[in-house]
Amino acid sequence: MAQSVRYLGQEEAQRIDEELFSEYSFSVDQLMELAGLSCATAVTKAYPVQSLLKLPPRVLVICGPGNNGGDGLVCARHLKLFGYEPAVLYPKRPNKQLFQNLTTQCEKMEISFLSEMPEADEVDEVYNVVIDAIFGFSFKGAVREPFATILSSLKKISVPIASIDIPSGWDVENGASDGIQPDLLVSLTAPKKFASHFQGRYHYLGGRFVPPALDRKYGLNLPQYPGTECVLRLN
Ligand SMILES: NC(=O)C1=CN([C@@H]2O[C@H](COP(=O)(O)OP(=O)(O)OC[C@H]3O[C@@H](n4cnc5c(N)ncnc54)[C@H](OP(=O)(O)O)[C@@H]3O)[C@@H](O)[C@H]2O)[C@@H](O)CC1
Ligand SMILES: [K+]
Repeated sequence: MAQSVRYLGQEEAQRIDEELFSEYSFSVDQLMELAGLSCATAVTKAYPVQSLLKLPPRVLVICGPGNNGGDGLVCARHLKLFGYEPAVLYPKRPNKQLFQNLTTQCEKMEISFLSEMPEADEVDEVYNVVIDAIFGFSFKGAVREPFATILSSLKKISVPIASIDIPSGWDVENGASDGIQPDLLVSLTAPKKFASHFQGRYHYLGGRFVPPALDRKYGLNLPQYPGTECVLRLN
């Protein structure tokens, strides 16, 4: 029987990420584009635009200050191309060309940017899904503002949350029993250890860019993606 995909510790996930850039010569933009595309694809599979009850098919995308937030911006752009109406909340924007470019691309795609987090009941009224692109595998410690307030709002909403790579605020290895409870998780490259605590309906693997030698070196046991798919449903 094939061994199942291995769940990674925090430092190991960061090491693999660094190796992809150093040893394997990928650029951040390249991997972020594939990561964000995977997330948008998983969202379309779990919540097809035709199945949404609230029209227009609005989706709220909340982006954090690191690369997880960058994945969120890419995801928003692809969701727009797939027929959704994303609105982005991007409260802490790093002063780096990459993120400025991704922001401009979203603006040029006529994606709106919100100036503040809507109230929980407004989120439930207006949006079909919330994309959580706040923190990824570099999250550590107690959540700082403005994200603490945003995450406590996300605990009150009833629309489904789709988390990119990690449910934001969860410990990357131990999870968080009192944290947000996403309905969809897209694990990028490989799931992290917290994923054994994930109880949502959909767990997808995305980020179909891992060279075979890296898979072997870290014993990832990545499953075969079907055909040309950029995501694979794990459960
Ligand atoms: N190989 C792959 O699979 C690929 C992975 N990719 C993606 O990259 C993600 C990892 O990105 P990353 O390393 O930039 O870190 P990430 O987690 O987004 O955020 C760090 C930021 O959060 C902040 N922050 C931290 N703790 C905090 C706290 N307690 N409270 C408040 N803020 C806190 C910290 O801020 P600072 O400490 O600077 O204030 C820093 O700016 C990964 O999960 C995946 O989504 C793809 O893009 C490409 C291929
Ligand atoms: K996240």
